[in-house]
Amino acid sequence: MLQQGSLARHATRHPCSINAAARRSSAGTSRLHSLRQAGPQRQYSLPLRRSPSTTRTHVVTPSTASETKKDEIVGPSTDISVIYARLQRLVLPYWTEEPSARWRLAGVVGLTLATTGVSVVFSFLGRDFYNALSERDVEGFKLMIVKYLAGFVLGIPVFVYTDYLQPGAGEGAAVQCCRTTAATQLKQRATSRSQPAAQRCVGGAVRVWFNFLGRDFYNYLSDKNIDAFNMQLVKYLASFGVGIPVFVFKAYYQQRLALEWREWMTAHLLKQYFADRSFYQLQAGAIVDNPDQRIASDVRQFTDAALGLSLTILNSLIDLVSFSGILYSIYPPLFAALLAYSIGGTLGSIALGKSLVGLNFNQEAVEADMRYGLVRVRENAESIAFYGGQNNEMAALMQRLRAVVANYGKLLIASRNLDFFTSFYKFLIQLLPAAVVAPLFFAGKIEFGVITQSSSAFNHILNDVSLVVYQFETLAGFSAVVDRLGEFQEVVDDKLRHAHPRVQKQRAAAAALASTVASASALQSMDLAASPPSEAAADGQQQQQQQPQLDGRSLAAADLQAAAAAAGAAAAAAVNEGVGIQVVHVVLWQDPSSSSSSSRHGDADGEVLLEMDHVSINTPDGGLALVQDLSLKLHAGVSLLIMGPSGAGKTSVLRTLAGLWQSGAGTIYSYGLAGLGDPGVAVDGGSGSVLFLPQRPYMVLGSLRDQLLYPTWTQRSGQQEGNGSSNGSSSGSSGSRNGDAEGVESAEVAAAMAAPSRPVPTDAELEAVLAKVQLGSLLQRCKAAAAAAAAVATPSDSNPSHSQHSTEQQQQQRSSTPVMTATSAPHAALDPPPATDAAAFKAAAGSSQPAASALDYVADWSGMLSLGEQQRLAFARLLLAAPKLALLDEATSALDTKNEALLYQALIDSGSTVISVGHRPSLVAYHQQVLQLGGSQAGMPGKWQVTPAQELLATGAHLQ
Ligand SMILES: Nc1ncnc2c1ncn2[C@@H]1O[C@H](COP(=O)(O)OP(=O)(O)OP(=O)(O)O)[C@@H](O)[C@H]1O
Repeated sequence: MLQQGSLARHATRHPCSINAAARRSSAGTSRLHSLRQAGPQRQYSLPLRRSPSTTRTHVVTPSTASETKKDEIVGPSTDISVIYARLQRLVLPYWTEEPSARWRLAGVVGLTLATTGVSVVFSFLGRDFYNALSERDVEGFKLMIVKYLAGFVLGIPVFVYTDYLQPGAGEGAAVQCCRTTAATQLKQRATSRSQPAAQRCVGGAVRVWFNFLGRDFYNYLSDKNIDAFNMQLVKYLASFGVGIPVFVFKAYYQQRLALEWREWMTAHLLKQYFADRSFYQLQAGAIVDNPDQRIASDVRQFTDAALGLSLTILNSLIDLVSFSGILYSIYPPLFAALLAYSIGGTLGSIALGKSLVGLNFNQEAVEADMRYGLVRVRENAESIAFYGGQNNEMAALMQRLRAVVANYGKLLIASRNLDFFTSFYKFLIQLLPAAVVAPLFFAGKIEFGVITQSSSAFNHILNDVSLVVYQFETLAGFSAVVDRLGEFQEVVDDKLRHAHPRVQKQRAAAAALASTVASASALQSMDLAASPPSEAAADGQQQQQQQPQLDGRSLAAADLQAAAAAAGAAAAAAVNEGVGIQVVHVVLWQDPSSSSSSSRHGDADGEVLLEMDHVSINTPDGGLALVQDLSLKLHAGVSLLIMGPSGAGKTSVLRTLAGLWQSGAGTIYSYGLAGLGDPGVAVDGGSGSVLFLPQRPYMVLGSLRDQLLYPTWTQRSGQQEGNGSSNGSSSGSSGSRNGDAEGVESAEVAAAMAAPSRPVPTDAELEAVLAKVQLGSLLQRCKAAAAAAAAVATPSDSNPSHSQHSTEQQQQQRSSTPVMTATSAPHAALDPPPATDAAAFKAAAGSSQPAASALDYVADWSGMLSLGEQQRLAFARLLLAAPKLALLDEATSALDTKNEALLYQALIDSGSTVISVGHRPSLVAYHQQVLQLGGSQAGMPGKWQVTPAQELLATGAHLQ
């Protein structure tokens, strides 16, 4: 941009320099275009570097003044001159900058001209063919058949190659050729080509009716019977009047039905995708590619094609029944020829086109990868820009583009080869029936109209029995979509997922790891049992104690190995059966006579919330054993901090508590925490709820209010539905997550443990919580931005004086807003939102006036707020929800220690018990216990230790 600005100034002084430069380039127009559009970085090295503002300097030279004006228009426009200018900018670069493209274009234009020539040749061939037929000129007729066949051999490659080089064109040309042929041949119009759309689309009875109409029409024509012919014309027109609405409505209702089906199916898949947190399992295990694209794009293709194909099959069946009789009654050998021809055609197209199925499948996948790559750039624009990673992104996207192009290239070749076959197949149909029936006509046994009728009936039946030939590409695409959607449906189904090869592979690795860990652990525990107490050694009993014992029996080395192997096999079997870490919800007995509102489970140290009993955590792919044999109790009000080196498995402990990971062994007992193992169960903020705060908070799309209420109140209605259908959530006291009737049980557990839904917080409460997390100023920013947005969107904007006023007002509002000052975080500044935001804001506020509450301001929160602000907003969420247990994963990592202290204190005051993950020593002060994980980095994978926080603080050990 700097360079562009510099050049622009330079050019203003010396306009000729641009032209000179452009003349020097090999493709002058394109270079000039580049100068104006993209900046000249690639072509010029410029001595001056300007401030960014100079980049806005615009060059106006006499020759480019009008284009410059168009260039200034940014955004949607319906101005024809602007659209034309844009069209030029879009079209010209490729054709001017790529010399080979021009050659290829010349080739396609040549082929397109050739197709017209071929069409003209066919039209004359057709004329002579039917003339020879009607004049009963047998020799001439035979010669015409030979000429026709030679025409096909020469002409079809032209159509196919036009189609290959410019998809769609050849097909269009071929169709045009047939139409032209038909148009110039009065007699040939009697064939199926004469009434193609109507006859193929309307109902069976109408099609038969048209067939007979056509026969009489051409009979009267050839008999030169004017009155009867006119009458027939009228009948034809009347029939069109009735028939056309039939096929128009049929097309409309078919598409409508496909749309409704798509809506239902998408909703159904979405439900499965979110049930049992399948969306997470698919992502974490990389089980299938692009699930989002399968839901959004494949479903649409599936419903359209499934309905289209089934109706085509139905049509074909009706046609088959209707016209078989006609054809058979005309000439049975014609019927036999048709059957032989269609069976041969079907087999041929299957043989030639079978590779299309796989290629279509791949095409869907690579196209989806390409789209996903672009979406990722949009989502991570800032990070990529900071890294300066645009070249890497470009390279990665180019690689994806190459995959798209390479596969599509193969697809084009495969369909080109199939096209050769199907084109011959289709074109021969023009001759076959006439050629077979001609001997009867020459012998005077049938009238001319019967030839046209038989041709029409032949075409109908052939269309029906040649479905595979005609629709092969559609069928191949459809099979690919069925494959992708079917696979998706299997993996979102909790009961079928295990059969997927990728899941099985992961499970095998997990089983192997579990077996190794269990054997090692069995050996270790037996070693421990065998190791001598120090006093015993002192007493000289070492020799005796060294013999390992189990249940009082002495064990030989072989026994040890066998016991370890058995433990390993049991662990592997458990993994294979899908039994991993189990979350058991202990339903607490409520004493009816007790005045206490909730039942509790306690011991000498107070109320117990959860207990981890010999829990070992492995990564889902079986690659790592992160935690071994962890046992601990969490008491209410006794918060736990998990520390350890990076990669030790701290977050994995939270994942396990949230039920996202089950790979490993052991049991987690939950006493009154409905959300443990599945936080979704208690999203309505009941006292049994668990809320998780990740390091990068999830900002939902919507208003500031939506951010604060998520997920506790915003999903209440969905939650009830989810509880009923969720079969992967927590289960009853005796069951595990993996039990059979989990859906019902989880609903019961949720109902038993979660407190009644709390009322939605008022505006005052929401504002108070924002103030508590030091985000009070955000409200003011939202209010100012909302007012500015409303001003921008008012219709009186067309009044320049008003606009001027509005702009001043916005500036005033901005400057009066504290956060907009230079001293406050500039990255978080709220610019006046675009009109679309203003409209969204108005919609949210339900009024054309700025809303009384800035809470309804809608913005892209994750793009607008700094990470620290997002973390504070997430804490506000947490304070409102006041869950019984809060799981925080480095949730204050972007905050200064003052803000961190403030937020933790507010959380503790709200009564929540906390399990935090973090590296900062300052966190120890807000917790009572510290779980330290060894981690493989420290050479202690799986090892752990629980220490009272006081002890660490007293010794300062946490600072090391
Ligand atoms: N879905 C997954 N599949 C396989 N391995 C995983 C998966 N997610 C994480 N891991 C691995 O598990 C190990 C523990 O990850 P975890 O996120 O729990 O570490 P952590 O202690 O929280 O690290 P940090 O402090 O760096 O955030 C890491 O080695 C990580 O690579």
